[in-house]
Amino acid sequence: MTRLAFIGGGNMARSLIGGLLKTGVAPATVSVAEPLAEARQTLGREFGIACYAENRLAAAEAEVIVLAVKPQIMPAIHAELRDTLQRNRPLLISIAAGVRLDQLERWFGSGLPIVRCMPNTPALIGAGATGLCANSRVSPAQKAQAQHILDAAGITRWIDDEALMDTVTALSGSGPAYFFALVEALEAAAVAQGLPRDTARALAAQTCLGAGRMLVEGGEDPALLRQRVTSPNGTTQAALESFAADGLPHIVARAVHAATRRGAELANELDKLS
Ligand SMILES: NC(=O)C1=CN([C@@H]2O[C@H](COP(=O)(O)OP(=O)(O)OC[C@H]3O[C@@H](n4cnc5c(N)ncnc54)[C@H](O)[C@@H]3O)[C@@H](O)[C@H]2O)C=CC1
Ligand SMILES: O=C(O)[C@@H]1CCC=N1
Repeated sequence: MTRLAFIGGGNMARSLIGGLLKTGVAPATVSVAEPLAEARQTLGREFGIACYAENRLAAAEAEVIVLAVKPQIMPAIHAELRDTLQRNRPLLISIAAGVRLDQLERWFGSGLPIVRCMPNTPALIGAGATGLCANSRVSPAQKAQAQHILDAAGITRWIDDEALMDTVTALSGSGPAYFFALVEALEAAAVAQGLPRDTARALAAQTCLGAGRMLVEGGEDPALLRQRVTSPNGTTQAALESFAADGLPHIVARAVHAATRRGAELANELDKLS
């Protein structure tokens, strides 16, 4: 069984570890490094995996290492891990937003097989969406290993052009927050018209789930699904005309552009730090 280590035991690591264990991966093959004692205790209790305060200890025996720390932490951990990585030459998988393959190669040592990926928080319930991109050192078997880890959390798509990873981040990495914001806005609008908050929340959230399931399970074009809801001269048409008048596609395009640009900025900021 492949030995797997997570560096950083926060939200995303927890989501990915939970998904993997559900697929039958043995807890004894997974370790995590996490500086916060309380988080270590929770991870150990919840998953029965080995938890370490020191990155080097968690990484020592691993064939695959998942870097699950905030982008700004990356330059700080390379000094601790570089020797171990150069000696063992594991597959390195980074989930950090913005951080480029060439930066990871520079920090952790050239010649390492590295996969940069971008999962999202629905990974916690097995409904994640992940884009992955590999450097030229990653073998077909290692690609399959990386895909197996992320498949446990939902769907995966390989992205050949790394420049598009910031777009993936802006689309599906940050994307859950856009849908939560829409549900918040729908709820607020309905409450303003007098609907009780819990009723508004339940109806808005279930509508989000229902629309999502129709998209994923039916596989039909969203435009077609939209048209089926929209009776000529009915209520939906009134709402969609209001969205169009307010420039919804433009608003969304600007938001995705802002997130994409922020991904590139994060990487540039790290270049200045390291
Ligand atoms: N939250 C999200 O929706 C997504 C986040 N990401 C990426 O995943 C990465 C982790 O994000 P989250 O899990 O949300 O953050 P988080 O803050 O929940 O987890 C990061 C963990 O790293 C630990 N840590 C801090 N310094 C450390 C060090 N020197 N060595 C080892 N561990 C250390 C922290 O104590 C924390 O538990 C980020 O790079 C983020 O860009 C990727 C996809 C989605
Ligand atoms: O907001 C962020 O930077 C991270 C990356 C994608 C989702 N959360």
